[in-house]
Amino acid sequence: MFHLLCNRVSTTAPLRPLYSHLNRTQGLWRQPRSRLYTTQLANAGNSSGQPSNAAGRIWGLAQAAVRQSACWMSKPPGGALKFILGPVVLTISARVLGSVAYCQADVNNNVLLELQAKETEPEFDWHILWEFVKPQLFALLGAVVLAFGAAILNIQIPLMLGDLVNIVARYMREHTGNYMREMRGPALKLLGLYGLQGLLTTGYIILLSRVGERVAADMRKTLFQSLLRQDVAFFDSNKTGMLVNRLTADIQEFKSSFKLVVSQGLRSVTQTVGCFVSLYVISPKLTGMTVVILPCLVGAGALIGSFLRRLSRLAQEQVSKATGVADEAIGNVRTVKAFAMEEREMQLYAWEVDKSCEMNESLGSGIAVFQGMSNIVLNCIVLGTIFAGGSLMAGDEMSPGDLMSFLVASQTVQRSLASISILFGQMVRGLSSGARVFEYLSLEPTIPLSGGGRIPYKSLTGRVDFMNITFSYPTRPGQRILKNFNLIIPPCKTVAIVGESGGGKSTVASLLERFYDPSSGVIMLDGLDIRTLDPSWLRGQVIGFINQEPVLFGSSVMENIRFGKPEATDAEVINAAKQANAHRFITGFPDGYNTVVGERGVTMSGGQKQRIAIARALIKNPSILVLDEATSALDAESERVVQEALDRATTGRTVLIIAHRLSTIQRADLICVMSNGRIVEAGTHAELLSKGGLYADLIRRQRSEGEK
Ligand SMILES: Nc1ncnc2c1ncn2[C@@H]1O[C@H](COP(=O)(O)OP(=O)(O)OP(=O)(O)O)[C@@H](O)[C@H]1O
Repeated sequence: MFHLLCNRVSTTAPLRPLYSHLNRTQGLWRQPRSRLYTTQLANAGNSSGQPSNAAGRIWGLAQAAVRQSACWMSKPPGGALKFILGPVVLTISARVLGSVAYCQADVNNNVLLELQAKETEPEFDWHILWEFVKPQLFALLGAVVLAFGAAILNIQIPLMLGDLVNIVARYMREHTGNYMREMRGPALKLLGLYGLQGLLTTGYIILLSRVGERVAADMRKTLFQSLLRQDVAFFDSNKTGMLVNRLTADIQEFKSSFKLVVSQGLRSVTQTVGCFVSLYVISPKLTGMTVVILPCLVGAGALIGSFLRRLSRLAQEQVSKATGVADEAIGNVRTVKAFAMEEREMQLYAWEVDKSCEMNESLGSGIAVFQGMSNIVLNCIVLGTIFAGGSLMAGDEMSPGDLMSFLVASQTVQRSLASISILFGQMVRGLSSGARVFEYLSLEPTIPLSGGGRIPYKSLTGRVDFMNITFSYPTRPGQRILKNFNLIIPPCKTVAIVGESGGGKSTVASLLERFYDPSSGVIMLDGLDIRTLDPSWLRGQVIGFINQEPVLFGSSVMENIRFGKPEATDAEVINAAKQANAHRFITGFPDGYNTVVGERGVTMSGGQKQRIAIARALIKNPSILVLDEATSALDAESERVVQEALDRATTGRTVLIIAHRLSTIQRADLICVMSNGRIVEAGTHAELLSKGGLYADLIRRQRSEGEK
């Protein structure tokens, strides 16, 4: 049995190719199911006994890693990739984007049978935190110094209070001297101490809150940038709600913990140590008693506190559940209304809210009992200290001032120890929130957003070649969508792809946009592999994309069209709207181009949204236009107007049309029929009709459906 161990696969050369492949197929490892689940790899062992594409690739890379493994057999595994090679089991420890993955091969050594993935918490990376804290280092150091100073002053307070009490006690005993004059000095000193401590506290809180806010703001900006840089495959396998939660709740939690731990942590530790020294100096005997009792009480308090925190977490989770129900119902209010499900949604929400109310009530009762008990215990400690201290005083081992100092200092120690135990829980929560945020900060997209790739100098003719493309979606690596797909789109010609639903037509468009990269094969643009081109330039300037359900942003019509070319003048926007047959209806609105379209364009009709989307695509004057069922959601009249706009838009451009309604593509220069991930027929409308094959069949079926 070999144990090939490495904790950080990304930094270990032999496993790097394996890691980057797993990274690319991350959806496979991170499906949102239970924490421990089994996924049968579709097609894992095919009929010929060969491993499937994805499984085989992981297998090959793992074997390559095994061959090079001799020099890095160390460190205990956090998890393992497990391969059974007949009698031999290979275990490769691999942290795969926060998941630990297990793969098994059968006894024939070459087929991956199943894959198990167990979600693990991502680890907190201190280096990343340092990068955020570095720009705020001076403010942070300032805060630390001030907080430390405030804590040191706090240690002085019990001692000075004791001095005052000693003066009072002496005066009461002897009734000699000038009471006011004796008191004035120490009282003023104490007042000064209070004032200075207040100033230091104000200073460190201001500095720390500035550091916390700036670190959190930087983290938010960087995380948002990092998320938007990710490729489409990433969003296929990560829920929007969860990602937004990282931007909001997780960063908020991290910020609060950071501020609390730095300020209170430092203060509490300094005060605990300082006050313990004071206690010992005042009375070693009493301190001995305290040392025995205090830890027991603080321990019991920490235990009950952790139980209450768990309850509080559960109650918070329940509140988020209720919010989730409300969020979904309000977000999909049209669907809820269309199915008359308002009552059911109300009940669902009421049920979740009642549950959270119950939990919060229990939590409230728990906190009340805890606080009541704490009060009793703390008062008993005071009583006990006075009791024991009094007997020491009777034996002249202690002065009244010492007893006072002891009481105040021991209370400070209790408070500090209690806050350390609470802070520890807070720190754990903060670290796990931070780790969840950092996890996505260091994630590199497989397809970079921009840079690296080049931008050709010459203007494009717009010829596109799909050469031998094979493709599976990263979330379903076992299902091959395109198989040896070949297609040439000549410059300034219109090519239409038709075929059965789910046959892979939209996938072809996604590959051209480079939302995904093919598993094998090349897509060429004017003879250049699109993987060598700058993706930002490709999507932003070369390809215009219009799909079935265009999504608009909740701003004005003008801004929505300008989204296609941010530097466009008003005249350019209006011109694009005219080309898209949108100018007339836009100027018909009371606010014209300043009309706000509502969230996701909800105040526009389907045809209007589509024409704004066409204007948005046309304003960048793309060489290639991709129309993915652009008119299929429209009624006949809207379709006529949109089609007219599209006919105008497509002139002089290379156009790829993906169509359901065959009536819209009959004038295309080439029509390709797709089945099972490849093109099975190609020709003009007339040629394909006369051939009497699949296309003729589709036309016949659509005509007969239209007549029904
Ligand atoms: N993001 C994705 N992740 C995983 N599988 C996907 C994804 N998008 C599409 N698929 C799958 O890929 C296959 C082809 O989908 P595609 O959308 O390309 O088909 P289509 O021919 O355009 O279908 P339709 O005509 O119904 O729009 C389908 O089986 C679909 O379930």
